[in-house]
Amino acid sequence: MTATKGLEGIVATTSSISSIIDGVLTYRGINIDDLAENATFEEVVYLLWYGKLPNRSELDQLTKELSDNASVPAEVIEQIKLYPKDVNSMAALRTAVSSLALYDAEANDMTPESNLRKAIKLQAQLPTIVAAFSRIRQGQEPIAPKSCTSVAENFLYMLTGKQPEAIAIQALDKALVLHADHELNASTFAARVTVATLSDIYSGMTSAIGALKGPLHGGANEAVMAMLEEIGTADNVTSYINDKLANKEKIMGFGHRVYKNGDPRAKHLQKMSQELGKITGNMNWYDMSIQIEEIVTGQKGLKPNVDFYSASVYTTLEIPRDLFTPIFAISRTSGWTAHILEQFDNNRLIRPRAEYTGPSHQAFVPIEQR
Ligand SMILES: CC(=O)SCCNC(=O)CCNC(=O)[C@H](O)C(C)(C)COP(=O)(O)OP(=O)(O)OC[C@H]1O[C@@H](n2cnc3c(N)ncnc32)[C@H](O)[C@@H]1OP(=O)(O)O
Ligand SMILES: O=C([O-])CC(=O)C(=O)O
Repeated sequence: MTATKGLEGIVATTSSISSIIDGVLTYRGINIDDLAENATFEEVVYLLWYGKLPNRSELDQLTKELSDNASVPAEVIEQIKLYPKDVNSMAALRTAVSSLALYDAEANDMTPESNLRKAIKLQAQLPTIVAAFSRIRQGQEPIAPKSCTSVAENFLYMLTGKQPEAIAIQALDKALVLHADHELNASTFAARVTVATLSDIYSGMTSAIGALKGPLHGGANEAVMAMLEEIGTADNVTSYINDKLANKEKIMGFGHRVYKNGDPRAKHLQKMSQELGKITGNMNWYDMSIQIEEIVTGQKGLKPNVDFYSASVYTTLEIPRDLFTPIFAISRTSGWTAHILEQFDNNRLIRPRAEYTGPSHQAFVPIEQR
């Protein structure tokens, strides 16, 4: 038995949800470029769960279901109020999502109908949790979700208490479309491994959020912004990046396990970053990002991934840096739950093997002789 480090190139399951073939990403066979330009996040959620684009009444029904289910149990909000104010935002989200299960009477009901209902609840409640957490740690009261609005609009409204501008809603909506699913990425795999033991959907989601938190995965978007802030201005980019590369440090937001010729989502986020920079009159983050891309791609051949330009997009939307990865989780909940439902539908325990590299034929030494 020979191990493949990081399971690179190993095909671990079949799935009909999203594909990456020759560098082209599709959700249910529809190219991400078409979805980014034309679909709303709610249409994508429907597509991922039900395998087809919704007609008008199906879309209205899903939008209604998502806003009808957006309230979070009061007990969970009370618990968030007890979290330390400086707690990591993904740790807070992971804990809050895990505790949702305690207040859902059907948490352990494994019927397909119940699991779909819980997928709707989770998709609806995550934005409410992230917005409530953000307000509570600033000493503000959480804001109740509005009815019959999109996830993007509702989230921005619950975050600030103000009606968001149309341009902000559109930008966030497109970002949510672009992050919704991505084949067997680490967090989706974690979710599938967890539920393949026939554990419940909340356990799968908790595993997924824990996996997304890391800076080699979803946590990279926050790390990109930390880097941009550390660099400060475009004048400092060249020396900063050259030093990092000379020290063999990774540049966050570059490289990908599957895409070797570029992530198809990055160009949409780059365009949005540029447009939002122009609208707000602050091109600093975009200009720095473009310079970084030139150096990293020029020297290392590494291209930006989905996390790179999303950092400047969210910052231009005035979203706090440590909410970037929770926003990724809000979007990816659609993909995680679609994969969890697919796993339940045709389940087999996921249990690979390990190539043993430890000592062999060791004698047991009694404790007195050690
Ligand atoms: C939503 C997402 O999860 S997208 C990915 C988000 N993560 C990041 O942006 C973090 C930065 N990027 C990385 O760490 C990697 O590119 C990963 C983890 C995304 C994919 O990596 P892998 O396929 O496992 O490649 P691995 O980490 O083994 O790197 C291969 C080589 O490329 C180099 N490399 C890969 N990414 C980078 C980077 N961002 N900056 C500098 N060098 C890099 C590695 O140092 C390594 O070099 P070596 O062979 O000289 O040791
Ligand atoms: O697929 C991956 O390895 C990471 C990624 O880009 C994603 O999850 O969106």
